[in-house]
Amino acid sequence: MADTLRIGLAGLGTVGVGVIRLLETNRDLLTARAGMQLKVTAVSAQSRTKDRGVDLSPFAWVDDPVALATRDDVDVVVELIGGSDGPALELAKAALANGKAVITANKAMIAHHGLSLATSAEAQDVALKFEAAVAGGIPVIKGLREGTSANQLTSIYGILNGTCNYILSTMEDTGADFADVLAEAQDKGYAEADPTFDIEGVDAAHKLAILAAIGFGAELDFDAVRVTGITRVGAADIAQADTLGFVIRLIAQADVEHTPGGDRLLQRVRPCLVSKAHPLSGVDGPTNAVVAEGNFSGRLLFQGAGAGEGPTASAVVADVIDIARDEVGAPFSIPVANLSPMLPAESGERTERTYLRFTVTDRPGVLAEITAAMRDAGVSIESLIQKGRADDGGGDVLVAMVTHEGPERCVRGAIDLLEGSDSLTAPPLVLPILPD
Ligand SMILES: NC(=O)C1=CN([C@@H]2O[C@H](COP(=O)(O)OP(=O)(O)OC[C@H]3O[C@@H](n4cnc5c(N)ncnc54)[C@H](OP(=O)(O)O)[C@@H]3O)[C@@H](O)[C@H]2O)C=CC1
Ligand SMILES: N[C@@H](CCO)C(=O)O
Repeated sequence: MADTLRIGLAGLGTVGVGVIRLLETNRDLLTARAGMQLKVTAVSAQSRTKDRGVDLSPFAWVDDPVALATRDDVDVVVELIGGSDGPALELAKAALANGKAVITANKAMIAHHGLSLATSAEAQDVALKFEAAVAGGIPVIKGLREGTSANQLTSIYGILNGTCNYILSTMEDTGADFADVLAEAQDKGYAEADPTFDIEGVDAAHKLAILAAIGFGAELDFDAVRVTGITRVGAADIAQADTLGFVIRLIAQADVEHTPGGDRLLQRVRPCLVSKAHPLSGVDGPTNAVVAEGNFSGRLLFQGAGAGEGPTASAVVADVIDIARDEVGAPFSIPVANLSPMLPAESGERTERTYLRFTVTDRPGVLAEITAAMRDAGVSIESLIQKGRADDGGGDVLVAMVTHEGPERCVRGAIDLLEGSDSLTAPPLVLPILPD
């Protein structure tokens, strides 16, 4: 066996620099654990001259990252550029085609192209590893591939986007504005290059689709994830939720439904009200948490830093150690050819409690109109709060309500009945309440 694993590193941003620092800081213990030295030999980024706070002089510089795939001094390619397509994908494909192992933190690329990349990796009998792509420093992919592999999982859910969690929990703690807190999350290196991926829920959807494939043995199906981001959650909703005993968190959830026609998969990312008694309510800042329910293990909770330089580098280098130890395995736990195609499940008959917020004109009869729509659609109201009556009357007010548990289709029916009503001055906000 070689005494050195030679790494070609593409991308020297938040995570790439973290990998260089970790390899340097923990060098001796990594050598002991990997059974060989882990050494970066060549690097690539856009700017050769940018000061990155680390010494790049020991490494060969490569202008075109795809060239790392064919270098003789590279055994494993670590892709930390980002983006579902473009140079990241070209590099991953070329490296696998050349029989080199690939490690990536790129959930967008894995969510869109994971099955074809895994097929190439399996054909070449080389590793494709992406622990850092989901939940930053939490070893949740390892947890599902290895730790829960003896179980039939019924549900996987949790907080998968550090930026959204940082925004929601900071707004809750400080009352700060959405835009200011997003800028802070960007400064701290949590957000994606395009932060709309974070706040619109797309990043969490990428991660959920990956976890569902690994946890349920399902063919990865990112397009089937139903996604709602956090951009419509306002300070007033956070305050109302607090009054009612809840916090608001962006929850990604995947469940398998066993039907006579075969298993179906429901994958959703939605802001939810989470009871202050629920373990996920205490997950603050860029922390992520994933709950997996197994038929023998019961409920498991994985929690830790979901973004940032150190935690993400930790997950990337753990994958490097696995490769040094020759722990390859199928990227999605079972070979791609054996993953089950699962149709998307319907959600209409599923029951849940719901929080609804209406922004309405302050005039007689408006509340009666809303409650009549609820009655006609078969929605039972548990509690109702009206806030912010304008001093002179006639302005907008917020009406917030929580429903009793009932079918999702009934709430949708009530919203449809109110469609076009001139009493509503903004589209209603509908947030499910996460069951305990
Ligand atoms: N930041 C985080 O907390 C986490 C990030 N990830 C994922 O890790 C990956 C990297 O993220 P992050 O480090 O934050 O991203 P950054 O934007 O900080 O870094 C991206 C790096 O890629 C380089 N790059 C961009 N385009 C090219 C190109 N065409 N050719 C060569 N290099 C290029 C950039 O070069 P230059 O610096 O010269 O501009 C930069 O060094 C992404 O897939 C992201 O989703 C996953 C988990 C957590
Ligand atoms: N932008 C991502 C980085 C970690 O994947 C997040 O905020 O969670």
